[in-house]
This record gives sequence, C-alpha cells and structure tokens, in this order.
Amino acid sequence: MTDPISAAPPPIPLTVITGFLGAGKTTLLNRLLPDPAMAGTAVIVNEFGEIGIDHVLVERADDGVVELSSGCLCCTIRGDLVATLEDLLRRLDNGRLDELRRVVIETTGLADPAPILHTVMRHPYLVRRYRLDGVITLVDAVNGMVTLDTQIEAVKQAAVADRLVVTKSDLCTTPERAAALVALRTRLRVLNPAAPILDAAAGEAAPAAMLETGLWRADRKSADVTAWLAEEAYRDRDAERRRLEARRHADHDHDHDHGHDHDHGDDHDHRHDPNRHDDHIRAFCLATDRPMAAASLDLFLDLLRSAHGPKLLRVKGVVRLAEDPERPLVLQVVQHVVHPIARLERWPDDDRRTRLVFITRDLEEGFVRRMFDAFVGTLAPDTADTTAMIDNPLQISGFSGRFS
Ligand SMILES: Nc1nc2c(ncn2[C@@H]2O[C@H](COP(=O)(O)OP(=O)(O)OP(=O)(O)O)[C@@H](O)[C@H]2O)c(=O)[nH]1
Repeated sequence: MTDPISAAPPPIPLTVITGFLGAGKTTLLNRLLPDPAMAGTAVIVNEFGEIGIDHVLVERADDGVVELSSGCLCCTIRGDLVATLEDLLRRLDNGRLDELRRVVIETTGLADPAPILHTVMRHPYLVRRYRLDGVITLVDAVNGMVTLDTQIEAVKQAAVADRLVVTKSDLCTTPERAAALVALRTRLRVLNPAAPILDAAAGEAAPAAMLETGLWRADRKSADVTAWLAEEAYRDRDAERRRLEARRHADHDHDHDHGHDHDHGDDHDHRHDPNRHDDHIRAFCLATDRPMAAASLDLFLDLLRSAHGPKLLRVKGVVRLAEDPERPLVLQVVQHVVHPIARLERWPDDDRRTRLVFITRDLEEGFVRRMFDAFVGTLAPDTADTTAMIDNPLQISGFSGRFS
C-alpha cells in the first residue's frame, strides 16, 4: 500500500456538508466562501427540484461552482458526482483551473452521507486524488429537536459528523427556546460525543474550526491520530446517555401523572418520545495493546461488514499490526465499505495501541467488543477464539487478506 503522505500530488481534501432541509447549509456556505481560507475551493451543490436558488446564491460567492441538478445526490446522481469530481481534476491537471485546494459537497437535506463517501472511497482513481476531510452536520436550533425525534436520517447525519454546527441559535430568545437549545446540545453531545458543537450565530463555524478535521494536518507532514479519533470523548458517553435516559423516563412519568399535553407547538418538548431514534445509535471506542494479525483484522471487519454492514454507520481507527507493528494502519469504514486509508511511516506519539472508534445503529457495543477481543486474542469465557472462527468456513465470508 502506498503512503499518500509521500505520494504526489497530495490528495485534495473533501468536505461533506449535511443537515436537514432548511437547516442553513446554503446560508453557512455563503458566509464561508468569501473567507480567504476558502480560496481554491470548489463547491458541488445539488438541487432538489427545479429552482436553482442554491446555485445562484453560491455562485455569487465563488466561481468554481458546479451544480448538479438531476436529483438527490445520495440516490440518483452518483455517476454525476464521479464525473464532476473527475472533471475538476482534469481541469486542474491541464491548467484550466489554477488551484483546487478543497472540494465541498453540499448534500440535500434528505441525504444519507454514506453513499457520497462511498462514491469516492470505492472509485479506484478518485480515492487516490481525494481524501475525506470531514463530515459537517448542521442542526437547526429551533426545529432540530423535533427533526431528530421524527427523522432517523437526521439522527444518522448527526451521529457520523466530525463537526456539528447548531444554526439559528439567534432565534432562541425566549427562556423556553433557550432551555430547548441547551437540551438539544446535550442530546447532540450524547449522540456524537467526539464532534465539537459550533454555534453558527455566534460566529464559531469558521473555516479554521471546521476544515482539516481529518487525520492529516494542513501541512500534510504529520498525522494527528489523537485529535482524529477523540477517543477520550467516548469514555463518559455511556454514563451521560444513561443519566439522560433516566431523566427522560422520569419526566415522562411525571408528565403522565400530571396529565400534561405534550404538544407544545414551537417549544417542542424533547421529552415526549421515549422510543427516540437516538436509542438505536451507539458510539464507542475499542482499544488494545496487543498487536493484531493482518488476517485477524481482515476477518474481524469482514464478519462485521457481511453480517452487520448497514449497522456500521462509521468506523475509524489505527491498528497495530503484528506483521509490521511500527507502521500503524489507518482505516475508515462507512457502512459496508472498508477503506484502508494509509500505512503511517511511524506512530505519531507514544500511544501505540490499536484504537477503533465505532458509530453504529442497532449494534451493541458488547457484541462488537466480544468479537474484537476474540480476534485480538483477549479470551473471555464462552467466546470463540480467532482460530475457532477461522477454522469455521461458515464464518469466513468474503475473506480477502486485504491487510496482509
Ligand atoms: N435566524 C437565522 N436564520 C437562519 C440561520 N441560518 C439559516 N437561516 C435561515 O433559514 C432558512 C433556510 O436556510 P438555507 O441556508 O436555505 O438552508 P439549507 O439547509 O440550505 O436548506 P435546503 O437546501 O432546503 O436543505 C433561510 O431563510 C435562512 O435565511 C441562522 O443562523 N439564523
């Protein structure tokens, strides 16, 4: 595997901006694009419907805009997305484009970002020329709570984000709305413990806070594994989630006892639905000191992918391979697609453990942890060890030896 750090030309960072309908994606982009830090940025917008208002707004701020107007980016025009990304490279390579320092893709409000990421990760050429920098998800301070209650897509968008941007907090001027904003931020923190939450109205959603969120720092010379994985953020997450759930249920019981009507109009009581989509989302980090054989890693991921692919919203991590422990393998998984990003030349700091961050839907941490322990050789009672799993041909689905 080649190391993209040393390969030339360096891959172009790609940022995906998601957020539910009307969350403020175009508004934020328009505010960002004139910033000198955004020079050399191409924006790919897609339209839902015929009226190209997004296009007009964005084009005013930047010439390098390509509009995709044939439908929703996630389901109908991935071919167009590939063509657009290829065309940008062509224009760069033959000098028609002076520079291409970054590509920003604004998705429709309904889009699941995974297929967009797959488009690049699975394309043999694009994956060498572009690198995913990050997913930025916008959440509306006024409507966000109800959107999260009702739309699983919105929950997934928030869960997989590298940065969360709360918009329209300037409208939270009543005590009720201010309290609802606090509750929304708490909910987002539990849903996605690692992503910083930026307040757009307070000017926090600036390029410096939102870009270069990936593994590589701007100078491309070093990888910041600790910041990328934000492993420590996951440690308190479960306790916080349990605390929140207990409070929600207590409030729910209390409201029932007092016969409250839960329809509060604009102020949207966040406590009214005990079966919220969030309860299906898990975010956790697995770590081990023990080096992992390439075949074990391969098998571990293959088993997870083949049996539970759609439940793996996002996995990212570094792996200490038994065969080459000094050069960590960096990988990223989005649903069923595994993307080994690179082999680093050395560990960037003293922490040389394998660390994998998981964001899952309807996939319990305990299940993944037990499987992981078996593959790294940390045996627990009543758990199959790696040999048993490898010896059982029924378990080996699509074994490919990818990392050996
Ligand atoms: N008060 C306030 N209004 C905002 C803010 N951000 C966006 N808006 C308004 O919210 C509305 C929707 O904003 P857009 O930027 O069009 O939202 P979008 O996410 O691009 O919308 P779609 O493309 O339809 O998904 C517009 O009327 C914006 O002016 C904000 O921070 N504060």
